Amino acid sequence: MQNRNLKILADENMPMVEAMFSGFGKVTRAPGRNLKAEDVADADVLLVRSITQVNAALLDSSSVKFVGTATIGTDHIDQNYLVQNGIGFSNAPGCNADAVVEYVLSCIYALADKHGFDPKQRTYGIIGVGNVGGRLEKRFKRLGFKVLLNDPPRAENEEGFAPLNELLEQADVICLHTPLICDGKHPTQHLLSESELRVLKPGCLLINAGRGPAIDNQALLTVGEERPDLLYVLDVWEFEPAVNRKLAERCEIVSPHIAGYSLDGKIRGTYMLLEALCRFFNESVPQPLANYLPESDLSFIEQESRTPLSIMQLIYDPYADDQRLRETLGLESDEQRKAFDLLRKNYPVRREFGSMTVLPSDASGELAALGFQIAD
Ligand SMILES: NC(=O)c1ccc[n+]([C@@H]2O[C@H](COP(=O)([O-])OP(=O)(O)OC[C@H]3O[C@@H](n4cnc5c(N)ncnc54)[C@H](O)[C@@H]3O)[C@@H](O)[C@H]2O)c1
Ligand SMILES: O=C(O)[C@H](O)[C@H](O)COP(=O)(O)O
Repeated sequence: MQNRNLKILADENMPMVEAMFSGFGKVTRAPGRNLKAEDVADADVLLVRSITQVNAALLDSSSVKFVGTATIGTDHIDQNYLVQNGIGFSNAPGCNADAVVEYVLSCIYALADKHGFDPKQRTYGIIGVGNVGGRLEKRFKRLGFKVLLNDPPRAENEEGFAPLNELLEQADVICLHTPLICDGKHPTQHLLSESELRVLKPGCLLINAGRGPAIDNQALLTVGEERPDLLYVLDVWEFEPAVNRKLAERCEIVSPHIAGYSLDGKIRGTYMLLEALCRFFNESVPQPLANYLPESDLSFIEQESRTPLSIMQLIYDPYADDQRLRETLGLESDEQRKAFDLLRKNYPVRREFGSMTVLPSDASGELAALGFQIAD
C-alpha cells in the first residue's frame, strides 16, 4: 500500500481503522453523532457510522475525496451529493447481516421458551428480503420453518413473494429488514401503521431490527395497548437515540440498535471500506480479513446436556441488552439519549455463531441450521 499522506477522519467507534488504514496516511478519530463541517474541513477520507449525516452541510467546505460508511444502511448519506461532487463512496453491504440474523434467532428462541411455544410450529414472515432477510430466510428454511416473504421491488422480477397484507394476516412471527426509504415507488417509512398493525394474528411476535421509522411507533403503542396478545421486539426506534419509554415498557425485548453489533460484523465493515479505498486508488488489499479477526475465547463448546437455547445464550443473550437499555428509561430525555449512545459505544464483545464449534449430539442438526459449526 502506498503512503499517500492522506488525512483520514474516522468515527471513534469503528474498530481496527488504525491497523487497516494507517498505511494510507494519518488516522484521526471523532465522535460521529454531532460531526461538524469544521471537523472534516481538511480530511481527505471520511469514515462514518450510521449516526453521521453526510451531506452538503457537512462536506461543502471540505477537501474530502472519499466517504465510507461501515454500515449496511445508507439512509444517512446523501449519495446524489457525493456523485455530483465526484466524491468516492462505499458502504459495507452485508457486513453485519449474520449478526442481525443471530439477534433475531436469539430473540425468537428466548421468547419461545418464555411463552411456551414451539418455534417449529410457527409461520414466519420476512419483510425486506435482501442481505439480512435473505440470510434469515435460509436459516429459517434449514430449521424447517414455514416462511412467507414480502419484497415488492424483488417481486417485480421474481416469483415467490406475498403481498404485505397476506403476510401480516398469516405470519405468527414477523421480521422487518427493509432499508429506510422515504419516497419513490416502494417507500418503507411507516410501512406498518395502525391499519397494518390491526390485522396481525393473535399472539403475533413482531421484530424490528431494520430501521425504526419503518413502523409508526405511536401506532405501535396504541395498538399494543389495545392488544396485550401482541409481542414486540424493538432494536431500532423511530426517533433514535430517543426511546419512547411507554413503548419500550410494552415490548418483550428492547435494545439500542445493536442487532448487527458482532465484533466479526464490525471488523468486516471496516475491512470492506479498506477494500473500497484500495479499489479507489487501484491498489490491492494488503492482508486478508482473517488476519484481523481475533480468535474466539469460546471457540469450542462442550455439548453435555445443553439445549440449543442455552448454547445460543452462551454467545448472545438478548436479555442482557434488554436490561441495560431498560436501566436508562427513567433518565431525563437528554441523559437517556446520551446513555443510548454510550451503550452502543461500550458494547461488549459478541461473536457470531459460526465462530463456535459444538460437539456432536442429538441437537447437531438444529445447531448446524442455527449457524454453529459441529465438530467432526
Ligand atoms: N439493527 C441493526 O443493527 C441493523 C444492521 C444491519 C442493517 N440494518 C438495516 O437493515 C436494512 C436491510 O439490510 P440488508 O442488508 O438486507 O439490505 P439490502 O439492501 O440487501 O436488502 C433490503 C431489501 O429490502 C427490500 N425492500 C425495499 N423496499 C421495500 C418495501 N417497501 N417493502 C419490502 N421490502 C422492500 C429490497 O428490495 C431489498 O431486497 C438496512 O438498510 C439497514 O437499514 C439494521
Ligand atoms: O446499517 C447498519 O449496518 C446497522 O444499522 C449498523 O449496525 C448501525 O450501527 P452504527 O453504524 O450506528 O454503529
